[in-house]
Amino acid sequence: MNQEYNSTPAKQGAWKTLFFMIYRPQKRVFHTLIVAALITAGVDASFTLVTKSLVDDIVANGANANLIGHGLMYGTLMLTIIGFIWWFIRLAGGLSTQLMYDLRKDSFEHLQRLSFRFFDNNAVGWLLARITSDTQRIANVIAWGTLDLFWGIPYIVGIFGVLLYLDWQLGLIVLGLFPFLAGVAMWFNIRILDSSRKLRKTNSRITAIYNESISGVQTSKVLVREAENLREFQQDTNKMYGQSMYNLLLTSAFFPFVNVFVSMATGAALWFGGASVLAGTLTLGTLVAFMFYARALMDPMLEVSGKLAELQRTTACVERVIGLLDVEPEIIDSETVTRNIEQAMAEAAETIDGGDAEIRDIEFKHVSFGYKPDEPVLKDFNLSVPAGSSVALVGATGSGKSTIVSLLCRFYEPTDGQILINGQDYRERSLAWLQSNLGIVLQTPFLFTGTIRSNIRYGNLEATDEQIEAAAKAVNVHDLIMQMDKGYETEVQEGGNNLSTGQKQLISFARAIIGDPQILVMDEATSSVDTQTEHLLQESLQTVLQGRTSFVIAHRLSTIRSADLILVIDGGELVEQGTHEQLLAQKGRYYGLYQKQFQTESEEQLLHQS
Ligand SMILES: Nc1ncnc2c1ncn2[C@@H]1O[C@H](COP(=O)(O)OP(=O)(O)OP(=O)(O)O)[C@@H](O)[C@H]1O
Repeated sequence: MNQEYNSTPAKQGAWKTLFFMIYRPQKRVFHTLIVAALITAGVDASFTLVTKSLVDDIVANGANANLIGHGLMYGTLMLTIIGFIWWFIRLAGGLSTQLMYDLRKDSFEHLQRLSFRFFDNNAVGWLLARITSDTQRIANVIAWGTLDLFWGIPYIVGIFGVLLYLDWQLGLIVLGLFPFLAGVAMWFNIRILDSSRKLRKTNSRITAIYNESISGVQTSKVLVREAENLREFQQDTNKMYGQSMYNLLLTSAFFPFVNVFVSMATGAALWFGGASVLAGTLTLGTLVAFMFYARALMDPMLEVSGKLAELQRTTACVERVIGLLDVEPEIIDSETVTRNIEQAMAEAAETIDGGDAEIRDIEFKHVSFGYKPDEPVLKDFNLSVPAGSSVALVGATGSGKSTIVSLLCRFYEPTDGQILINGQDYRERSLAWLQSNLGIVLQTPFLFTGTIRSNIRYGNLEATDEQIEAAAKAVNVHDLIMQMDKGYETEVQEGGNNLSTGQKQLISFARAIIGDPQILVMDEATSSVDTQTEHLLQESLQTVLQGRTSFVIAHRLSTIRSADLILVIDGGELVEQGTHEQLLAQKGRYYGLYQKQFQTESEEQLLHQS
């Protein structure tokens, strides 16, 4: 479904959906902003009428003209417009920030609920761009667009009306030029926006090349790719230069073009209006008003055409964000579970106090699964694991070991068959219940920015400092932490980059067991862990796995040998199962694997011991 979503072209009505989503909670701000924009447009347009009235007054009354009265009117208009401009900028700025916050929060919350399959099909960079730049652009366009359109359009219409009212013939001559101006402005705006978009795209590519070259500097050097990287980089920078020049050409040509039209309109007013003044059919004040208005039309025309072009160009962003918010999470609590709130609450309580929620047996019953519909990974997979057993999964790379534990963790659900926990299909219980009973350690563990203490606490937000230290001791990482400058208060950098993989794995091990999970899933780290850490991990595994049902994707002979049950997986099938001794005696697949893969390790161990 997500693949479809990724490739789905424009979704109809995305603007409408977005509008209703954001309009309701911000209704009052929108209305106030519109009123502020309308009043500003009215006040803006009135300045010229005061000028007209003053000129006519001076022509008619000479030295007796009411200068003070006109001055006061002008001052009042000036103060009003200053106040309103300040007010609407605050309103639009606030609205834009609020909309951006709301959209980002909604998208982020929604992303958190989506299933693994969605993330399989959508690149991280793509998702980040939706949550950051698309939402920012939408919020800006809506807030400032509302302001500009509700100021600009009434202003233009108002001026048109006033000019036609003052002298409809001259009005038609002057205004006749403006449709051309609007057309030209739209043409330029669309092209400027398109060229800016292309420029941004190239710029992102260049940033990605920088990023890849810096983070992959070692690999680049080893593969002697520096010259190739530089060539790619130069290609893109040359392209960017061309695009920048084109963008500059359009922007620089835009204003002179617009000015030509406006000057023509002013000239037409002067030419035809001047003749009428000389003929006595038009007052001097009206002529002045025409000339002012012709020039004053430029700003709103530019703003309105700019905003309309921007709205049109933002449609793709709106469709992407709405598309993202429309994706339904695949793995959610079943209707029966959600309907039965009491059951869900009781289950949540079970996980907190332990209660009688003991997880006993785990059973895979005729389970089939594939990441893609036409590429099955598991076919009619059957497995029965008694409570408290330690299970080691072994098999060639790509045989399906991780898939089995992902299904157990309900990251994915079987496409066929059932996974039973304590004899009950796990889909009949809440996700919260399963997750609170699961502890997971990945081969490449992820730590969050924050202290080591807070990272361990993620496994149980209620844990006391003593419990955190006890968990660290249980997995043999306490001493390692204490050797660090700030101990448990040591800051973990983004992604845990200041810690070794072994340290990260031990910390995430402590995080996994602090919630006292009844099922522990672990993907053993291999080459990235030094001998000392490996030893620490081994020791802790023995104690921590006791009394829990554990699934370890095992790479070390010691883990495999001590497991209660070894599962040999091949091509998504369980080809052998039993203890180390039983499987060796069978002289089957495991025996072969042992000979090829583990014999050396076994000899090394013996050598070590002697
Ligand atoms: N997210 C995914 N999307 C599509 N196919 C996947 C995905 N994850 C795994 N696969 C495919 O499923 C099959 C089983 O993969 P799995 O990761 O379960 O194997 P594994 O035994 O754990 O391998 P390894 O020991 O290398 O981790 C492989 O063919 C793999 O390409």
